[in-house]
Amino acid sequence: MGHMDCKINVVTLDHGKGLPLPKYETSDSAGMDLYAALGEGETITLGPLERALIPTGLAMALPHAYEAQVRPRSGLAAKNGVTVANSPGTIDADYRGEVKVILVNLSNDPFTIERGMRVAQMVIAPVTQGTWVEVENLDETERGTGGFGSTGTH
Ligand SMILES: O=c1ccn([C@H]2C[C@H](O)[C@@H](COP(=O)(O)OP(=O)(O)OP(=O)(O)O)O2)c(=O)[nH]1
Ligand SMILES: [Mg+2]
Repeated sequence: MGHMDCKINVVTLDHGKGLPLPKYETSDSAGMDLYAALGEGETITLGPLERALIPTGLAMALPHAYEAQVRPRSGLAAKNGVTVANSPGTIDADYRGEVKVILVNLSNDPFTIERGMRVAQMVIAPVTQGTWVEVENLDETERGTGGFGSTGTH
C-alpha cells in the first residue's frame, strides 16, 4: 500500500537557496531531514545546555487539517546529546513564516552546526480537532483516576 500523499506548497527563502529540499532518505522513512540554512561559512556553536533557533530556509503551506512535527534525529541525540528542545515542535497549517528548529545541546561538549547539516526531521501528520462536550460526571472505568505509575503495584 502506498503512502498517503500530502502536497505541500513550499518557498525556499534566499538563505535556503542552494540547499536541497528535505527528502525521505529511504522509501519508508516517516520523516524528512531538515537542513540548517546557515550562510556559507557561518556556524552556530551550542555550548552545554545552550539552545538556538536554527533556520531551515523554508516557508510552507500545509494543507488544511495537516500539521508538521519537528522531531530530533536519534543519531545527533545519541552521539552528541543534541536534541529538539520543544520536541515534537508543531508547525500549524496556517503558519507562513520560516520553519525553525529549536536545538538544544544536552551534552558537556560544544556542538557546532554548519550550513547543510541535517539537524532534525519533519513528520507530516493529519490533525484531529476536538470539540468540548461539557458534562457533570464522567463514565466509570477500570483505571478510574489512577495514573502516573498506578498499575502493577498490587
Ligand atoms: O519547532 C517549531 C515550532 C513552531 N514553529 C512555528 C510554526 C508554528 O505554527 C508556530 C507556532 O508554534 P507554537 O504554537 O508551538 O508556538 P507558540 O509559542 O504557541 O507561539 P504562537 O503564539 O505563535 O502560537 O511557530 C517552528 O517553526 N518550529
Ligand atoms: Mg501556539
